[in-house]
Parts: sequence; C-alpha cells; structure tokens
Amino acid sequence: MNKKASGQAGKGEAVGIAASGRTRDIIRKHGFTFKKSLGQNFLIDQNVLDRIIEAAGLDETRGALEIGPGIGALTERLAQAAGKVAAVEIDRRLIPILQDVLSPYENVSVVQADVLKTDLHELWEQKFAGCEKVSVVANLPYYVTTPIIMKLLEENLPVEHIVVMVQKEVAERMAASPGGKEYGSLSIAVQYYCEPQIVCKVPSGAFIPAPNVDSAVIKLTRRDKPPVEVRSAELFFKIVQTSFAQRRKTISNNLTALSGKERKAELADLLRGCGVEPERRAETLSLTEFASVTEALANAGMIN
Ligand SMILES: C[S@@+](CC[C@H](N)C(=O)[O-])C[C@H]1O[C@@H](n2cnc3c(N)ncnc32)[C@H](O)[C@@H]1O
Repeated sequence: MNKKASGQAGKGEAVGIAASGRTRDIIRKHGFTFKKSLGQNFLIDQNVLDRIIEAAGLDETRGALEIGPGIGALTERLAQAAGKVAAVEIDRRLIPILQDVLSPYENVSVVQADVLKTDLHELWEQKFAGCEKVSVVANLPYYVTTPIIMKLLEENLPVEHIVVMVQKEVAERMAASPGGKEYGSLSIAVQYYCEPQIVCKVPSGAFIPAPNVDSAVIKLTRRDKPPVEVRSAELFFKIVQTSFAQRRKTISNNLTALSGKERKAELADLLRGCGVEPERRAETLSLTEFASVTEALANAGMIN
C-alpha cells in the first residue's frame, strides 16, 4: 500500500484522480446497492485517500473515529496508520461487508449505529482507552454534515483533529472570513472551537456513484481555548444566531428581537460602544466583535 501522498495539490487546489477498482470489486462481490438517502457516495480515489491520511497525522499512539465507513476503503487506511480505529456505520447491510474487508486488522471495531444518536463520550471510553490523542476522520454523509460537525464541536470531546470530506461549499463556509456571503453562523461555530484549513478540493469523479456537487477535504484543529473570551458560549451563540436570523437585515434590526423595540436606541448606543455601527450586517462582524457585543448586551441585561 502506497502511503506517500502522490497528489501535489496545495491549499484548496484540486487533487488528481487515481481511481481504484477494489471498491467496485467489493460492491460487485457482495451485490451491494447504494442508498442515496444515506449519502452513500464511496471514495474510489487513492490520491484523495492519501491526502486525508496525511492530513490526519496519525501514528500508533493515536486513535481515529470514522463516521460512515461504507465498504471500508478509508477504514483500511486508518487501520494501517492509527493505533485504534472505531467506525460507526448506520447501514446494517454494510456490517458483513466491513467484517470481511477489515478481517486482516485487529485494531478496528465497527459499531452499527446512527452517529447522531450515539453517546460519543461513552464510545471514546470504550474504544480509545490508552490512545494519547484521537481524531475524527471521515468522508461524511452530506445530508447530515452540519449536525455531525456541531455534535463533534459542542460535545466537548477530546478531539485532536477533525479531517472530513464535505460538500465544497460547506468547507468554504467553515473556513470563511468576515465580509463575504460564505461567512455565517457555521463559520463562527467552527472557528470558535477550531482552526480550519482546506486540504484539497475533490471533483465528483472521485466517488461512486458521482455526487451532483464538488467536494473538499477540510481539517479542523481543535483549539486549546476559544480565540475570544465570553462569559458563556451559550450567550455568544445566541447573539450570533439572532444576528444572522435575517441576513439582509442590519445587526441592530436583528438584535432588536432580544433587546425589545423599546430599547432600540439604547441597543444602537451599545453597538457603537463596541465599535460596531448599528447599520452593519452580521456577515461583516469578526468573532472579536461578536464577543464584545455579547458582553455589552449581557451587562445591559438584554440577554440572559
Ligand atoms: C459518503 S459515504 C462514505 C463511505 C466511505 N467512508 C467512503 O469514503 O467511501 C457516507 C457513509 O455514511 C453512512 N451514514 C449515513 N448516515 C449515517 C449516520 N447518521 N450515522 C452513521 N453513518 C451514516 C452511509 O451509510 C455511508 O456508508
């Protein structure tokens, strides 16, 4: 197995395709049929697998949690690179195929479950005892990308990196800076907990069946502490969500939902005090500005 990354793509560039017939052979052997409703687009490209494994930075002291192993193309590579691997797959039909494909590896355990209904803290304790660090590495089912990412971020799991394949536009939203249309509450949530880096863009031909959208691999490195100080993450995200409630409205108009119309003038003064003109839109505010606004509104008793 070639472990060396062969694609030369730099940050965010498209990676070259090197399709493998192995996935097709396994699918044929087991007579597997894809379920679109479960986001089943299997990765058949060796260059992309190389890039994911390289970005995850695994070794025998580290663990990897894979969400949605499919027929195990990435799982096999994780088993070779990490000390322990746990893979959570919702589709029961894939379990015997995974048992067959992964039979040479003693360090992999497959769990049949919906990851969104799984107690990940318990899974961590059961599957990763003795691992120094654990990363999440996956080609995510696109229909549930955001709920999975938010679960991983909000549950405060001891994750080192999250290296995931997602729809290209979603990767761009996660990594976006203030001022553009991609920047929104997902960017802020991701950047509050992690440092994002787009590893490579991936064309639809890297999968079978080919999805209708382009994809990208993104690496999220968990921060030791958030880049801004707020009295409570819950209040901070309440301000962010409310500020983006209607993107075309000004921040002042959106935040009136919290302050009440009768305190609109006071709200405008508070925003100015934070260096934020009330006519600005949420998409122009940095994390630091959202943190200042959170503190000002909390001090004024406009949110609790
Ligand atoms: C995009 S495919 C990736 C398959 C494989 N890892 C690969 O790269 O070829 C997504 C996988 O996630 C599984 N899946 C979908 N929803 C899931 C959920 N809620 N929990 C766990 N697995 C899920 C699908 O059955 C499928 O195997």
